[in-house]
Amino acid sequence: MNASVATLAETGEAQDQETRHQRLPSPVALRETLPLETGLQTRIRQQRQAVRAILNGEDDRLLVITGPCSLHDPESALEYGQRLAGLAEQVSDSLLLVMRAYVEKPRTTVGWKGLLYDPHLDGRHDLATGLRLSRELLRDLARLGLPLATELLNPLAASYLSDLLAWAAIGARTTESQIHREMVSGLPLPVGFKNGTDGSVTVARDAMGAAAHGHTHLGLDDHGHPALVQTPGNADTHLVLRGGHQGPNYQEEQVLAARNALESAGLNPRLVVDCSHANSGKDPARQPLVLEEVLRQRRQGDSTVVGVMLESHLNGGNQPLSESLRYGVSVTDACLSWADTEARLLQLARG
Ligand SMILES: O=C[C@H](O)[C@H](O)COP(=O)(O)O
Ligand SMILES: C=C(OP(=O)(O)O)C(=O)O
Repeated sequence: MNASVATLAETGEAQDQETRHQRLPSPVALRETLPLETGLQTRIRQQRQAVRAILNGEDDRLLVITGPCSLHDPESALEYGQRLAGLAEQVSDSLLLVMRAYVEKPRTTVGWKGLLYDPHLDGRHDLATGLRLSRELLRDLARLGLPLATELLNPLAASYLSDLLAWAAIGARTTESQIHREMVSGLPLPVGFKNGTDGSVTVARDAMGAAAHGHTHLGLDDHGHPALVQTPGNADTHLVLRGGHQGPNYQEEQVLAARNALESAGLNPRLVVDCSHANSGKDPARQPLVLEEVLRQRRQGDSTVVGVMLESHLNGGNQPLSESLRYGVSVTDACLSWADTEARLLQLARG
């Protein structure tokens, strides 16, 4: 018995505390409250197709997934979205801009878990409001005409949001999870598996192979009832290189090694490079350097990297959660400012 278990047992605390449950609306109920108009459903299907075309090498534009590390404030998220939607039109000949709209955050240990779980940012965990606010915000962003990207962290949360997405990520901490691979096998959208936090590309390669298969698994139906779920398999997955504990993994030889590993497993060799996280050492000033290297590889004719991810907000840097938050500044990882992001993307579009 380890020390903390012994302490809980000795004090009797473990026996006194009970796990509590509070009912939430089902995915169907929330979708009925916040429905998608037919025109928007059609547009999202087209956006998924546009992302697929890049990932399959049929469109040589660069896929750029950019936006805050996490959305914590609808007002600043919408302002970012409006600016990005304007820029997306200007650069659409060479770049497909997708907004990072992350409402769930995986944590290394503990920390704020995202708008969906704690929308008031105060530890009250008003999940009912978080689900509604997240769906409403993502729908408002989608109505700007932007394709949306998010990390799907809790498979139960995915059914509340997945109809709004053009692309989803499975994070470095969950790529190895069978539950996440099963979920992806049932999603009708392109999904990127991050390499593991230790830098392992193998877990993402295995995840792609597993998600391509149909699965039968235990889950919930859209009404929230326990269900035997049978999935068709998802052929539209790819690798996202995000660096690892040993450092970055976006250099030419690492991209080539990843490509070979994917090709020899019969999987899509085209991949996305996350310019943030362990590829930037979480220093936003390093994201443009990663972007530069990706461009260099593309300019010399290597078409392996077809997309990039940037963490970017209205204002640069980040801030701890407090009662007096600065507007448009990340409360999780540090971001590039909008001004820097816009300048880099315009430069990219000029070639
Ligand atoms: O993108 C955000 C973070 O890198 C990720 O959620 C882990 O954060 P943490 O290490 O601060 O918990
Ligand atoms: C947590 C994230 O990334 P990763 O899974 O690569 O750490 C993220 O993109 O927010």
